[in-house]
Amino acid sequence: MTTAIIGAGVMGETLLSGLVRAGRRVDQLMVGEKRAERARELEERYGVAVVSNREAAAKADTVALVVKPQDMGDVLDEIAPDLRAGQLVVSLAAGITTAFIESRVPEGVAVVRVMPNTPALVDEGMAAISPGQHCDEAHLAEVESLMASTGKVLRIPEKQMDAVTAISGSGPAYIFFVVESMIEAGVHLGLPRATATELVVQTLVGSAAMLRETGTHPVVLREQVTSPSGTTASALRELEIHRVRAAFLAAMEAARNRSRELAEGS
Ligand SMILES: NC(=O)C1=CN([C@@H]2O[C@H](COP(=O)(O)OP(=O)(O)OC[C@H]3O[C@@H](n4cnc5c(N)ncnc54)[C@H](O)[C@@H]3O)[C@@H](O)[C@H]2O)C=CC1
Ligand SMILES: O=C(O)[C@@H]1CCC=N1
Repeated sequence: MTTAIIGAGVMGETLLSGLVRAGRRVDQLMVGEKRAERARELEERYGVAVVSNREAAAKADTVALVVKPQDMGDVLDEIAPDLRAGQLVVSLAAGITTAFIESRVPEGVAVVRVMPNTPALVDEGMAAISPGQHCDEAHLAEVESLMASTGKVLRIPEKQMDAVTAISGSGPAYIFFVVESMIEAGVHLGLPRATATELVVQTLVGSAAMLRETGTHPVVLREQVTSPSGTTASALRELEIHRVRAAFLAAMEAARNRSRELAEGS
């Protein structure tokens, strides 16, 4: 089975590198990438063939589209003449619906929509997948195995995709923002930057491992840290005063709404 990746920016390379790490033969992979310099970089780094989008579409069994949502219409118009029934098109773009893609590809081409995230780079990705109209179990299983090479995969109804994009797709950025804020706070409190960074990163990794390994509700885990009249209670009161919980809700609503706008081409 040959897989083509069209659009090899941050997410395209994340997918490519994951497939290579998972043992996919490089001669069964190919890349379509508009920027010549970037194309050369990927050829050198992975030994992968960089071809035109049309050649990629014509030769691959599975075509993964990893361009910006605003570029999807043009790319689909370009490759549609080379696609044929029986092929699988996988879109990783935010907002773009399977119906939009199906309306631009030949009949009989199966479409699957995926929302991945960047921790896939370290095989800790979270990907959600939704089938299009002409997609069967074998197509979904193929995409599941494609994405499982870099982390967890969840099947979801497509109507949940905008919310998923807001939570796990964009999610790593919120976490990095929190980490960055805590490191800055540590420096403000007088810690050397390297010390603050080590403390915050390990605290994040340890907390994530507790969530995953114990399955305990985050409220219970938070209460275990919060001693009566202690330091944590003082800090949490400030987070509530500064409406951090409300800010997270508003932020994720904004991301969900932006995903809906991208579906409309803006
Ligand atoms: N970066 C992330 O964390 C995530 C990104 N995505 C989705 O992945 C897609 C790509 O996002 P990024 O990788 O962040 O963007 P990016 O800008 O890093 O990558 C896009 C790549 O597509 C290439 N490209 C543009 N037009 C092309 C064309 N006509 N033919 C071939 N290549 C073309 C660009 O040169 C660039 O290398 C977007 O649709 C985004 O919604 C989804 C989940 C997470
Ligand atoms: O910011 C974006 O639009 C993309 C989709 C989810 C994460 N990055």
